Amino acid sequence: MSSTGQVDRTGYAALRSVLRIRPFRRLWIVLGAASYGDWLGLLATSIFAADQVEGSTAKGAAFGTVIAVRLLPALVLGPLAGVFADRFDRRWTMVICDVLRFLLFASIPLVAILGASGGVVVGWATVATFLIETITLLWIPAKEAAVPNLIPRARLEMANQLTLITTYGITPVLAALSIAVLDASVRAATGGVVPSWSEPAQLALWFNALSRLATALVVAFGIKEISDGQADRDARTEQSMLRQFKEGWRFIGHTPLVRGLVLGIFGAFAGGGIVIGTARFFAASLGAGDAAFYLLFGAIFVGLAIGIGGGPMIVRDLSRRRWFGMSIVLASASVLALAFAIHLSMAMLGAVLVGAGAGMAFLAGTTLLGGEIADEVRGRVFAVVQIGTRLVLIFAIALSSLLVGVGGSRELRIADLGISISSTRLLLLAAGLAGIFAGISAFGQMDDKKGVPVLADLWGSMRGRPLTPAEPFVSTGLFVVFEGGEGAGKSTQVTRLAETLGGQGREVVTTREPGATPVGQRIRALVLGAPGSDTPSPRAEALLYAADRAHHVATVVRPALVRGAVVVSDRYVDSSLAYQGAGRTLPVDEVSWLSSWATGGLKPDLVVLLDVEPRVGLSRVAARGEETDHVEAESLAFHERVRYAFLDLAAADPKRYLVLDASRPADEIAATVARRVEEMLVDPSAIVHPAPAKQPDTSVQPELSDAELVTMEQPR
Ligand SMILES: Nc1ncnc2c1ncn2[C@@H]1O[C@H](COP(=O)(O)OP(=O)(O)O)[C@@H](O)[C@H]1O
Ligand SMILES: Cc1cn([C@H]2C[C@H](O)[C@@H](COP(=O)(O)OP(=O)(O)O)O2)c(=O)[nH]c1=O
Repeated sequence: MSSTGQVDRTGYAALRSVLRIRPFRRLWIVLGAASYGDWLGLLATSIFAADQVEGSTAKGAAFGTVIAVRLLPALVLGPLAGVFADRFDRRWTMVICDVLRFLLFASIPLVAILGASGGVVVGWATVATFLIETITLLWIPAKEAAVPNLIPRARLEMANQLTLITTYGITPVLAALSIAVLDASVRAATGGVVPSWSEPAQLALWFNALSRLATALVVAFGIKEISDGQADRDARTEQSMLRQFKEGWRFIGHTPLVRGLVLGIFGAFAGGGIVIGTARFFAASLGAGDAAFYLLFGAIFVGLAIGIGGGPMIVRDLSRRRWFGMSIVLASASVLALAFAIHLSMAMLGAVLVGAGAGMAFLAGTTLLGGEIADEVRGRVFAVVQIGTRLVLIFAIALSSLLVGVGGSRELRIADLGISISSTRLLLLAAGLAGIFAGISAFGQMDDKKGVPVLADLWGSMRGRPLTPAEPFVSTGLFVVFEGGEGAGKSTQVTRLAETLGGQGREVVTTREPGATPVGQRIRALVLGAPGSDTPSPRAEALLYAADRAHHVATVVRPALVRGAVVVSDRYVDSSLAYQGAGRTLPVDEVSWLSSWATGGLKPDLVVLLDVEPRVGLSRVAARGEETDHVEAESLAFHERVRYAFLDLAAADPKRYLVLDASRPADEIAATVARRVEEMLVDPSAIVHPAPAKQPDTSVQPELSDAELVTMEQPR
């Protein structure tokens, strides 16, 4: 288990070690700026195009078309562009691409300034966007291939997380916020009469253009290392990207885990895309203006940043497969909730959650793809995911904004109820439902902890004590445990019950804790020495009882239950909860977790609690005249805490407990117990064996020393 402190320290050290690598640091900074520009540009081109035409349908179509144009090149040219990018020097490929993108971005507002008509402006914006996207497809593989050459393998994941947070978390938020601020301040400064060159959308496009120029310059003159490590360029040209791309798809199609992952990631992004695509009309349906749209847009990406950056710290050791499915359900349920939002603040919260879910799904998915896919195919699968998420996101934005544009002006009024349903909300509703379905089925397909309750698992992981499945076994027998304080009469009753059942010809295994096995005998000698002998500390004592229990269950109890025997044990888990927990005042939940781990989740079918006043019990023990052990020698208060712990446990689960007054005659007690057990044995198949299990999940993170990290700086 990792404490929060450890997680933070390793995370921070990893971050520093990645940023210490100069070429990567430069690339990251410049890519961040470029990504900020791109998001500004994406928002700007869409709004820009929509501003050029009148009417909600036309606006929706214009908004959608510009975005849709972004997905066409990837669909058609994706694989071929990869081949191109692999053939030439990566640094110069990046530089030339960025110079071209600079020119194209700048041309969009330029055409408007030159006084072209609305239609021409939209037309050119569309063509330019198409060209930009095509160039981007050449640029991405060059960049992706360059990054691994800049940093050591062990730091790749951290680098990816950093890049993800920057591209999908930080820069989009900044972009949305700055365009909202820009919009407000330009309008305030000009008193509403905005000269066309200073329209926020146009300013954003100019910035986008300049950020690309800056990237080109930095890559050309500041990160010469990108040209290195490409010595085997000739060898790579032999394997076409088209073939690589195809192989990637075939692998995805044939591997269920990967298929589920990829579909899940796409699904989450589709949900996010629909929210973005409908956001404008959704904002309008909330009675809020354009600023609300930017806020919603920003909220999604704040959520993404929270999910990617903070998700792992929150869920800690939760199974990544489960986290993945849960995240998709979270994102989809939030989309669903958006459909019912009646106020902007509700919508903002929903949007943050949509982003958080999508971000966590993306991170969990990426981690799983990295960890569970063989090295030889990993690159291609990542490529498919990357191009795929782009396509899905853009497609979802375009399609939903188009649909909403068409239906946005229509409102369905439900007779006198005063409820109006817009197409926006219906779309969100449908998307949410579909997403929840996808998330649950992805969860089911790849669940690695079947049988562990989902919410308990999540809660346990968040608190740092993750659960794992019960050890699989089928009990055909009956597990009866006697619990109670000292001298309650447990040994007496165990013997009586065994005699009764044995007399009926049943196989009975009587046993006890601690000390039923040879190993247990040695443990018993350690924990139950005479008072004054070397006694173990409370935690050591708890571990010793758990150790005895683990061995006892594995070698005696479980095999007997599998055979179909009735197992009657003098003490079990509850004794640890009562003595080590309540008695020694160790945290009861921790002791419980320890015992559950030891037993693999095995719970008794029936616990007979012989309740006795400590004074009475202890006097019976004393009457036996044997030497007292150090537990018996504990204070009366100790034994009282133990007694009430037993009673509390019984009260919490009354069906599984038979609480009897141990001061009654032994015969009476024996008869009551025998009746209850015989009832259960009449129809053994009707016995519902309880069995959830808990186990720790240790994830060891190897840490490099600072000295090792420094040497990773490439000497130049
Ligand atoms: N119901 C009872 N009433 C009175 N004395 C009892 C009863 N059951 C057991 N005893 C006596 O109390 C003492 C402790 O009983 P034992 O079965 O060894 O308890 P435990 O195993 O719970 O310590 C024994 O001397 C036993 O004969
Ligand atoms: C099984 C178990 C026993 N104990 C203690 C309670 C008892 O004092 C002691 C041994 O129990 P037991 O053999 O039942 O002694 P007695 O018959 O005298 O009651 O071990 C724990 O503290 N934790 C445990 O988990």
